[in-house]
Amino acid sequence: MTSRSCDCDVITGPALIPTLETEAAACTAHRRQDFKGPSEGPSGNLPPALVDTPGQGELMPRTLDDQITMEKTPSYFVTKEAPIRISAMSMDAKLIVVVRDPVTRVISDYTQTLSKKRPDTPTFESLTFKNRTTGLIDISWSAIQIGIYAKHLENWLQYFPMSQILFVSGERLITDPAGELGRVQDFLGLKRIITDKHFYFNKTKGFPCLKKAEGSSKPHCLGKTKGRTHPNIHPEVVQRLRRFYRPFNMKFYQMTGQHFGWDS
Ligand SMILES: Nc1ncnc2c1ncn2[C@@H]1O[C@H](COP(=O)(O)OS(=O)(=O)O)[C@@H](OP(=O)(O)O)[C@H]1O
Repeated sequence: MTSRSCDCDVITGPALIPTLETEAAACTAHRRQDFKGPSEGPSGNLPPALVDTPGQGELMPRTLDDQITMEKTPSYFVTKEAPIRISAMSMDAKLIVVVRDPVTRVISDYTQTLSKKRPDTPTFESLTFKNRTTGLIDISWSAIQIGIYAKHLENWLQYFPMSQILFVSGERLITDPAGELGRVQDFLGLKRIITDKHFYFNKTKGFPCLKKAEGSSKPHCLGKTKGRTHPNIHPEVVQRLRRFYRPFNMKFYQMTGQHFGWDS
């Protein structure tokens, strides 16, 4: 990795970047990587926090003392070797993870698969169940595994204290974006610059949008690939998934000290 003098690196997911860019003075660099996991990433395409050999991928940029470098790779949270490598890069890095109801998450994940329009895409049910009759969930399906947040967090807590990790609610990011961004700004030690007045709710899109994007006078809403309509999943299947995730959610609430309201 490149050597850096900054003690305020932020490793996060994509949902927060456009809003944090509003605080341009604080944020110097960001990049989006579509890295899915070490076995899937072609060499030369590794995200910065997983690079240990020069030339293997992009390096984190140099950063001044009063700057924050953000790096966003959705798969870090669920990648086994990410915490050890990121802590080797910087033990002071702050980590921000956006989490949503794991049942909605798995359906959203499947929606993304459907959008690729492959003719041989299996049904949601056939991917979900190992045995449809007994209702045994197939935990080898990565979309199911990703939502077991407590398990992933255990891995991170071996290398980072909870005080360096912020969990942002994906649901509240929609209903109260300024509130969630307030928590993010506090966590990063930034002044609360982003407030309610920066957002408006776009009813067609079903998401809040930024009134003005960074460096532009135009509003910024989520792109076409976000907020896709989810397919209808049989309520019985949804119920089974709810039962499956419940104990993991409870453990996650306990570990984070936050109740995300997915089981109420
Ligand atoms: N700002 C904000 N607030 C609330 N929700 C958001 C936000 N940004 C992204 N999303 C939702 O996250 C889902 C996956 O989005 P991404 O494609 O950005 O994530 S990823 O890069 O694939 O990890 C995707 O879910 P679906 O709507 O189910 O497709 C996005 O809508």
